[in-house]
Amino acid sequence: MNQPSTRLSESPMIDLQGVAKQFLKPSGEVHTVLQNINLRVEKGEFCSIVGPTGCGKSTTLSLIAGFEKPSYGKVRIQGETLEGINHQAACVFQTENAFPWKTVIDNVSLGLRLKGMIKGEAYQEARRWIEKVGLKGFEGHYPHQLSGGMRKRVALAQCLITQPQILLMDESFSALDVHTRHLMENELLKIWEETSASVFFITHDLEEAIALSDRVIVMTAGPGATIKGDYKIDLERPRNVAEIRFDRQFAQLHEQIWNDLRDEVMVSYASANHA
Ligand SMILES: Nc1ncnc2c1ncn2[C@@H]1O[C@H](COP(=O)(O)OP(=O)(O)OP(=O)(O)O)[C@@H](O)[C@H]1O
Repeated sequence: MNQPSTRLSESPMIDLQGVAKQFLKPSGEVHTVLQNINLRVEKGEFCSIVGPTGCGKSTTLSLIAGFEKPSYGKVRIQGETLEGINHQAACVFQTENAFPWKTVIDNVSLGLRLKGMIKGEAYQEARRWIEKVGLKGFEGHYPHQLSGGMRKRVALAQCLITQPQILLMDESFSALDVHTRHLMENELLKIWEETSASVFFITHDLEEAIALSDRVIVMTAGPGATIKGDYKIDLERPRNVAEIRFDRQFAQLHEQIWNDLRDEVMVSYASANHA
C-alpha cells in the first residue's frame, strides 16, 4: 500500500478504526461488505474514494454520516465515537436535494430555519450563499425552472449554509454534462478553499478524484472490501480542474493509481460475470 505523508493530528475530523460492515441477506446469511477499514481524514482535507462498482463506497459514506452503524470497529468524529446521526456532516447526493415545491431561497434557507433561525435572518444568509454559488437573481425560482447544474448549485448552497465541518458527496456531479461538471468542480474547490470543511467525495471518475483531491483512496473489489491504496495528490492549488488534467504530474499520478484500481475493476467484473 502507498502510504502518504498526511499531517497527523491528535483528533482527525473523520477516523474509521478497524471498521467492518455486514448485512443479513434474506436467506439469513451474513454479507460482509466492508472489512478492516482504517481511514483518517484530517480537518480541511479533500479526500476522494474510488473503487469498483458495488465495493462499498456509499456504505462507507453512510457510516460516516451515521446512517448506518459499523458491525465492528469505530467511527470517530473529531475524536468522539459517533453515536447516531453525524450532525457535523452534510450530504450532496447524485439525486436532487431540493424540495420541488419550494423556491430557491426557501430551499437554501431551510437548514437554518430548522435550526430555529428567524425567517428574515435565514433569508439574508441564504441570499449570501445563493450569490456565492452563482445563482443571484434566481432566488424566487422553483427547482424545475433551473438547469441540472443550477440545481446542483442549490444543493451545494443548501448544505454549505449550515457550515458543516464535513461535506459528504456521493457521485454528486456524475449526472452533469462534462462542461457543467468542470464548472461545478471549480466552484466547489473555490468554496471549499474558503472553508475548513473536510470533504469525503465518492466518484467513479479517477480524473475527477485526482483533479479535486488532496488524497485519493482506492478500495478493493467486494465482498469484504478494504482499502488498497492511499495516494497523496500534491498538485498545486488553486487548481483549474479542466486544465490540470494536462499536467505531467497529473498523468503520472493517474497511471500509478489506475494500475492499482484496474486490477480491482477486473476482479469485480470477473465476479459479476460468474455470478
Ligand atoms: N442496507 C443494505 N442492506 C443490504 N445490503 C446492502 C445495504 N446497503 C448496501 N448493501 C450492499 O453493500 C454492497 C456495497 O454497496 P454500496 O452501494 O456501498 O457500493 P458502492 O461502491 O457505493 O457502489 P456503486 O459504485 O455501484 O455506487 C452492495 O453489495 C450492496 O448490495
